[in-house]
Amino acid sequence: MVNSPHFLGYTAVGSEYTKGQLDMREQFDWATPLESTWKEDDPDYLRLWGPSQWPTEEELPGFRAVMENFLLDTDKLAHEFTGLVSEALGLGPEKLYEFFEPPGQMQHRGKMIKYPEAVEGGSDQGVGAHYDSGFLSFLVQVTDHQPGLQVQNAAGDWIDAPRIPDTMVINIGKGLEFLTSGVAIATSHRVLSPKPGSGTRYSVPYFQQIVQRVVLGEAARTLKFPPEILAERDARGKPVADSINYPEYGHLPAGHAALIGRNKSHRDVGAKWYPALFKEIFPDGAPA
Ligand SMILES: O=C(O)CCC(=O)C(=O)O
Ligand SMILES: [Fe+2]
Repeated sequence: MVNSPHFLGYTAVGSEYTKGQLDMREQFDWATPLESTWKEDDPDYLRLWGPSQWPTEEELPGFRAVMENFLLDTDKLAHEFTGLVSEALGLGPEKLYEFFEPPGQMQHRGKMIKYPEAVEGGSDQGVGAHYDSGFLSFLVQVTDHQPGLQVQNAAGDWIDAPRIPDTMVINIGKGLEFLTSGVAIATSHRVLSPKPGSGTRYSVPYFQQIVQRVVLGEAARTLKFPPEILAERDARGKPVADSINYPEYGHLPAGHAALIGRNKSHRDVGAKWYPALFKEIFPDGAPA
């Protein structure tokens, strides 16, 4: 991944951070096909979208086609689902589509993740408590009989989200929460490493992205929800959550908020490709 300004590629175990703590997972990040249109004078965050890195056909025959088709298929599902969310929130079926570029002009992301067993007495942070950055995430839990994924309920309790065969877990991202002024609450979630001796866990999330140039906290004011939807939101109150990421959606373009998140998670990549932003985030250097 360190070779990619788009944060796409392979990450070894123990080099990614959530809330300042190391995650214990190995992963391959890839995205729907898109050439980078970023130029020197453009804002940095437009550089987040660009081509994936692939092993050669000789090394892994057919891998690229399978991976790209999986994301493109899941993206169709996510796109339809977005229309249903828009309708369910009383906005009409088309409204939320205003926050997407036309197909082929934006990029959605995926990850193939391997969580090794925890070592006795070691860290069990597969990935720490966080929100996903975008709109909706669709997650395939590959491994059977392997707990790990947990979501936080409104009271702040961590609840297991075990694998149910032939289903995907759908998480709400922080972008959708900002855009809906908290009507849709982002899912605070984490993964605990498999217990020693219980085997490796695999999962494959798809992350639906949003337009990069829009400040979601401002765009939110243009969405008119029916009063009964707002009343439900207000009656529900503010949930308790351990996750803290992406407060920047309130005042920065969505792409910038996403880029800050990537810099915090993958510091080696951030320091190499976005040195000025990296220094803003970590003025005294990245803490160990
Ligand atoms: O592995 C999982 O089940 C969840 C992964 C996740 O939350 C993420 O990568 O954002
Ligand atoms: Fe996540």
